[in-house]
Amino acid sequence: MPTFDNRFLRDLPGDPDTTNQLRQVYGACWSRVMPTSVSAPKLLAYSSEMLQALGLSDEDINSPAWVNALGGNGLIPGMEPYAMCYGGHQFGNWAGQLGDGRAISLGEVVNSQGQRWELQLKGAGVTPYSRMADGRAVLRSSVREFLCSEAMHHLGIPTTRALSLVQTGDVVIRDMFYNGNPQAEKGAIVCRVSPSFIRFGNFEIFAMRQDKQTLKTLVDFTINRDFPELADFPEDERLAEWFAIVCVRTARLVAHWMRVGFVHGVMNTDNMSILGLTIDYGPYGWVDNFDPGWTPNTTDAAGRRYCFGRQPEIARWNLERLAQALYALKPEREIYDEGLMLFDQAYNKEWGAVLAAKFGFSQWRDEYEPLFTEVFDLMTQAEIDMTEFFRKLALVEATQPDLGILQSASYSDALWETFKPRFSDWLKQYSQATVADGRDPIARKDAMNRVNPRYVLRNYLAQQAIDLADAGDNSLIEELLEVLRHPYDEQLGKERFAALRPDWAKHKAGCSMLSCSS
Ligand SMILES: Nc1ncnc2c1ncn2[C@@H]1O[C@H](COP(=O)(O)OP(=O)(O)OP(=O)(O)O)[C@@H](O)[C@H]1O
Ligand SMILES: [Mg+2]
Repeated sequence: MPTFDNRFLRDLPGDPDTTNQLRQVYGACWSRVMPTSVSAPKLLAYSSEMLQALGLSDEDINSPAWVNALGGNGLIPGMEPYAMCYGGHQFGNWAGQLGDGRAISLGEVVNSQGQRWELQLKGAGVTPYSRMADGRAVLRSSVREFLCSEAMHHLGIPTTRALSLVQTGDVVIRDMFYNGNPQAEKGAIVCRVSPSFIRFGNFEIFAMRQDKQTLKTLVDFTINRDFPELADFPEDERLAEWFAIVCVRTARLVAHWMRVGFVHGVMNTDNMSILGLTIDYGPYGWVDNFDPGWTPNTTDAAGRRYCFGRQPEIARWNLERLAQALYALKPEREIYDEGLMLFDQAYNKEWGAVLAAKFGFSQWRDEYEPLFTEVFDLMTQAEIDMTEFFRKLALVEATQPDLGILQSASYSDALWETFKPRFSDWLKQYSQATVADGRDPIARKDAMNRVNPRYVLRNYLAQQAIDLADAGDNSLIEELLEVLRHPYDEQLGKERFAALRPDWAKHKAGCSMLSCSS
């Protein structure tokens, strides 16, 4: 049995009210709340890596006690469920108190290596923070969260993890596109796992309410528990150093997203992890044809605030909101300006390194910049699949460049023909630069294939897994989980999972359009 050590609950002020009623919660970081029980919890899938990290066996997780706990029907000794109080800026505006409206933390497991893993159910019923909603999650969004959490981890991208996917046996009513067509869908619960689920919004809420004391307590707690590297830092420099670390981690996170073509979709400050992890797999998506303006989130279709190309800028905007919240504790502008400058520097450095690596160069050189600008413009206009393009680019022999190799990344023969002359010029210049870089061709190809994934959770693949799961067949969830364990390796017989988005998926709900309704 895992050992629980529930520090968030123990060390931080809590809500004295233990009823499960909607309310504004003041001066407290959490409210106790029990998951609402479900009719028939059934374990659909789980991550063996997380199982191991938590010191659990296959037998444990399949036992009635664990299946019940992961479905919200019971507790394992040591679990003390609670919902967190947080606020957030949504689509650029302060939204007030939000909080875990359907997430319920069960407690913090400390494993045999001393690692701390908080377990949190998503979709486990209403909490004091549920506002107008039902506290539940549907199967489609839970499959997406479960698979993508683990896929991101295997891509080497900081993320919250997923232990399990449980079907509840109950239905959930959702109007998927908010167009007056509510449907009954299957309910599900993901058990997420993370060293910490603290978000920017956890700090913002206390700053906005001018509750400096709780803000200070939460900051000290976060630094103590989640940033042990700051333990020996002089007291009066800790806040500045901590903010700087958060800025740099956030910059690295977003550079990774841009590297693999991941679009978060709802980068509200309540969806920004203080640890720089990807959190909240809602209407996220993977770029198929390269397009900086693309967003999977239909709710954001008009403004495109959270589109692919704007993610770095939005991350910085969110850090500014965090700075604003921390200002109350240390009203010295310079420390926040310094942190934000470090964000810019870290992002530029990371992104430069990412670009050089994606294109197979041994290092960043300023002279490459026009090459990158030109090809991204071409990829956008000619509708070129991002993932396929970079895998095929690795096959181009710089001494004998063959444009034909890249054609498999094209979505449109007509556009390919139109842009062929420009692509051809580009490839010549790129090949010359590659030759000049002087890298060994095999080393170049291997290095490219370590940063350019072959397999990502393409939107249509996730949708196929969902459609099957909805019909009671979990085989594709299992198969995707397995393929996405080794996203950079060619896997014999698994080519279909690297295939470009088929035509049928171009405008299908769930494949190219997702809403926040989940
Ligand atoms: N079905 C629901 N019932 C209750 N609250 C909800 C529901 N869906 C979203 N919320 C709440 O609305 C706010 C914003 O929602 P958002 O879509 O960012 O989060 P989420 O998908 O529920 O979860 P998380 O950020 O924990 O992954 C959060 O406070 C969230 O808890
Ligand atoms: Mg959220």
